[in-house]
Amino acid sequence: MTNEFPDGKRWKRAEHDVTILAPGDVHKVARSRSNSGGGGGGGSNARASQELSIQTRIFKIIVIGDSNVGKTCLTFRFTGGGFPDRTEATIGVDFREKAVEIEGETIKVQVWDTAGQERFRKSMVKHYYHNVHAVVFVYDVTNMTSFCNLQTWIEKTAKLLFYTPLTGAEGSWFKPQGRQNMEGVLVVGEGARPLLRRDLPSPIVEPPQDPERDEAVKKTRQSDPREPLMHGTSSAPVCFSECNSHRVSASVPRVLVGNKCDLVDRIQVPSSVALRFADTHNMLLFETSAKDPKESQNVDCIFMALACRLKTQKFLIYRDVDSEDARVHLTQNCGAKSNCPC
Ligand SMILES: Nc1nc2c(ncn2[C@@H]2O[C@H](COP(=O)(O)OP(=O)(O)OP(=O)(O)O)[C@@H](O)[C@H]2O)c(=O)[nH]1
Repeated sequence: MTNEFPDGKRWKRAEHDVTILAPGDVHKVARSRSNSGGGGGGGSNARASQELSIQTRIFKIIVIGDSNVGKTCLTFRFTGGGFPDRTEATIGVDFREKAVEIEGETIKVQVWDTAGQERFRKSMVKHYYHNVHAVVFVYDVTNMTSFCNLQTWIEKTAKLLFYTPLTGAEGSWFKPQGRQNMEGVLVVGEGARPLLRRDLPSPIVEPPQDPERDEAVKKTRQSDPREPLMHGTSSAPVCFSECNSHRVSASVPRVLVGNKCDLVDRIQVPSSVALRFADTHNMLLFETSAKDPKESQNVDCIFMALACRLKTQKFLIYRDVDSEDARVHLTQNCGAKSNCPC
């Protein structure tokens, strides 16, 4: 049996990981169909509609980490704005998306919330990494084990995704501060200033690994002590081990998120340790709380910083989200056979 679903459409946690859940999107497809099939004056409208949809870029961000660290709650907070009353362990993957507007461009940010429990990850895991544009690693600041396990998560990810460390020269991270417009679209304004991470006692002592890099970091910190850390060395092309011919010509930004900062009395992972770890792995560090409404903008910033970073990568293709051709076909036995079209 084959599960078929339009790529880029909303789907939901399901026994076999794949279900369609998007009446609005179905409507869009139907409208697009009737436009293209309609005669007379519908033609130019259809073209305009198609051009509009073709220009919608989709950024796929995958969220990874131990079970119970709050991945689902973080994605809820970003896409739905609230903190769920109760959550269940994610099975397979949950998919949520949100339209955001960055510098005049509307972008769909797809957030793929993966299962932390190994038994719920199943063989679908490789497909989570299909065309991933960015990765969010989450740990629980009140749970040292979840922090220690990050190394394993990073290694697991690296097996599926050969990422590119970002170079400082490639362009810096945007510092967006979201504000909701009437349609609920997050608008990123200029001169905005999010709290990307907590202030740390300075100076932060780092091992002298690379004098050139250390100098660059020093300069960055001097110019703005709150500037998130971001540096790396190479810019090798990205590829996926399950299909080396995938053309994902993007560097894949990754960020580290320490969640549950509202539980101040129970914090086990010091910020300085987390920052050192993030730095070692060329990641930005965000410390936040999916639960605390005051931190909601911080949660937005995690995804918006990534989206803004991705937006600078012009080579990310435009996707015709309304087109049926944009469908992906998965079978229940996905681990056995790749559906890679190339
Ligand atoms: N205090 C506090 N609790 C949180 C926060 N985020 C999540 N939680 C709680 O942590 C528990 C797990 O949250 P989930 O979002 O389901 O965790 P998950 O990482 O998605 O777990 P898996 O689906 O098993 O991988 C739930 O009881 C949440 O209410 C937070 O910021 N603060």
